[in-house]
Amino acid sequence: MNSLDAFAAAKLADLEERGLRRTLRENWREDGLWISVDGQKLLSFSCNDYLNLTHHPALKAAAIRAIETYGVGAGASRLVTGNHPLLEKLEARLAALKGSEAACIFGAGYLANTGIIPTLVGKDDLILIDELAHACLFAGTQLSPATVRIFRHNDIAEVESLLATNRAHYRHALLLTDGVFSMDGDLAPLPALAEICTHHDCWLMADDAHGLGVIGQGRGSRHAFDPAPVIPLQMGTLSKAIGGYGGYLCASKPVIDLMKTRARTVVYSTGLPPALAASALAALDLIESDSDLVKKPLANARLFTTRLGLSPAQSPIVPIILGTVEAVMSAAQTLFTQGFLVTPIRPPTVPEGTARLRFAFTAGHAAEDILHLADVVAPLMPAKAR
Ligand SMILES: Cc1ncc(COP(=O)(O)O)c(C=O)c1O
Repeated sequence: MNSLDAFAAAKLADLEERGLRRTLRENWREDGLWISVDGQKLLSFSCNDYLNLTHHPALKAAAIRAIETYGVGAGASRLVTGNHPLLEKLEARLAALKGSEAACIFGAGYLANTGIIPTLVGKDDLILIDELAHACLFAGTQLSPATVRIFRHNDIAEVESLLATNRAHYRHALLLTDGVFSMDGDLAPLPALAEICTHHDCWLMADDAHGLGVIGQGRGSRHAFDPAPVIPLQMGTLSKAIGGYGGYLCASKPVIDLMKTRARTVVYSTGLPPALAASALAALDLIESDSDLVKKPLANARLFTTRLGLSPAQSPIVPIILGTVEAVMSAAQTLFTQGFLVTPIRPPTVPEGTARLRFAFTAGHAAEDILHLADVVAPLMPAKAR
């Protein structure tokens, strides 16, 4: 075996031994709720399609119309020939919804975070990041030569102390957090973070991938608080409640203009296909006009947490931590045999010893299915969680 293949094989063998090798399973969805896996049709509690918009007729029609008219791909970077007018229309809509001056669309949420962070901070700067922040926020920090300090999850006192001790030694400071934490479902303490950041002249960036469309009347996690705190850098994705694909940053005009000329993932990556901008606009029409739809994912998550006697869900995401990889794999298999898809979440996606079932509730889940799911889950839970 050559050295390249030997390297890959040894890595795979190690992952296999620790129960951490991941493999792709073919699956497909013909509506926003059900999924076919290995020939079996399952009710999915693993899709981030919170409003079931991936298959909504209005989104499909908008995307099909755009493809018929403008083609499939954007053809080049936005700075070359890939800046379709639908992108700018979508930017204006997102900025208005998020209450910011301007917005910039990226090819994906991952590309947004890996583009934004190194555009804003460099060698003489400081980054503070929540230990449970999404992997692509960490990936963005790795692309910047800034000093990185990781703080304990949602620990305001540690943030305050890190800034009080370190801020003066750096030119600029940037604090990175999820708005809704993707594997834990809890909210960041945004008002307190905003206050501390303002006090220390630290730029606050919240990744609201899981907040848009489902929290704060659909406007995102900032609007779960009254008054809504000021967050100068509001990032998110079009791939979850918006039902499509693509990422965005909402911020002031100078910050957005800077992204459009300097963010490497804007400059050197192909623009978002026009059809995805068209479907996102159709999704925003629904989110802005149907307040009942927007409330449902969280209400459904709360039905589940109430049934299981857990603390009330703060978002459509509910984790049940089982600890070991073996426990979570076996629980997911039990759910599979009962007709539910709940993908087990293992390290390194979550910290060692916190392997979990992650439930994602959507607007379309029926109450009776949620209650049935809870009854199947109850005996799988560790005694202390019950
Ligand atoms: C919190 C968070 N940020 C960013 C991303 C990346 O977004 P995208 O899937 O659009 O690349 C995800 C999704 O996986 C996420 O959960």
